[in-house]
Amino acid sequence: MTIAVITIDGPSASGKGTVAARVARLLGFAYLDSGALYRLTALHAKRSSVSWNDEEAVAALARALPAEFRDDAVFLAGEFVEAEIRSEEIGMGASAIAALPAVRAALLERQRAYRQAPGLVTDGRDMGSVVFPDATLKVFLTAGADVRADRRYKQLISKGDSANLPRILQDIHERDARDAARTVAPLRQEPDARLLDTSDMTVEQAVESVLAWYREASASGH
Ligand SMILES: Nc1ncnc2c1ncn2[C@@H]1O[C@H](COP(=O)(O)OP(=O)(O)O)[C@@H](O)[C@H]1O
Ligand SMILES: Nc1ccn([C@H]2C[C@H](O)[C@@H](COP(=O)(O)OP(=O)(O)O)O2)c(=O)n1
Repeated sequence: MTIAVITIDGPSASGKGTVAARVARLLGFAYLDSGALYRLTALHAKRSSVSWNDEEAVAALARALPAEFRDDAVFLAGEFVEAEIRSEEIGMGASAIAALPAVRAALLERQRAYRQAPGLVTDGRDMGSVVFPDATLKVFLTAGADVRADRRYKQLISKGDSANLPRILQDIHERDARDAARTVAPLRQEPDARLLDTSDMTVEQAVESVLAWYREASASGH
């Protein structure tokens, strides 16, 4: 029997990570935040003075990325870097290096290795289309750009960070455009992914929808 995988792809700040982590906890599955791998690679490049445009050099860093997920937090070479990788600057860097095919190839097998019994919930941009094409359930989770900017703004403020709403909205538009326009693994709803627009939903309602779809998909023998 293949190991269950639920993929949750979608645009920035739609709530993918929040929903994916809760679904994973409720099902007792592992959780992979694939965006964190791209963010860690961007941070690693910045710290190593490697340009985000230098495809071969960034791919080499990605292949040997000293990344670790521990207790819901992210470490780079043993250093706690959760706050650094969540900045909008590193988000833009992650989006830039994610457009480089050699970087995506370098991270592919590392992502697949997270598929372990009893199951995996993962979020990103291409988890259903490229990394786990045979996933049990594929969700495309989205929300309007204004709603997403507002969510990211509140998230940053609640962590005590400074945040500028118009700037966040502009970043979201830029990142959406770049993630959707790239030639490798562009962000889009695949025909076999179920659409979950959370613009008018609470986190609990979004989580319930995913769980109900997962029960349906499991019952149909996928
Ligand atoms: N209905 C909802 N579904 C998911 N997240 C929501 C919802 N409403 C508000 N949020 C909030 O949106 C913020 C961004 O969510 P996050 O999981 O970081 O998004 P993403 O992983 O897509 O970038 C979080 O603070 C989350 O609690
Ligand atoms: N599977 C993935 C995950 C992220 N990326 C890229 C594209 C995104 O702009 C960056 C950051 O992803 P992340 O999911 O952390 O970003 P958000 O939290 O949605 O703002 O990485 C990707 O190309 N493929």
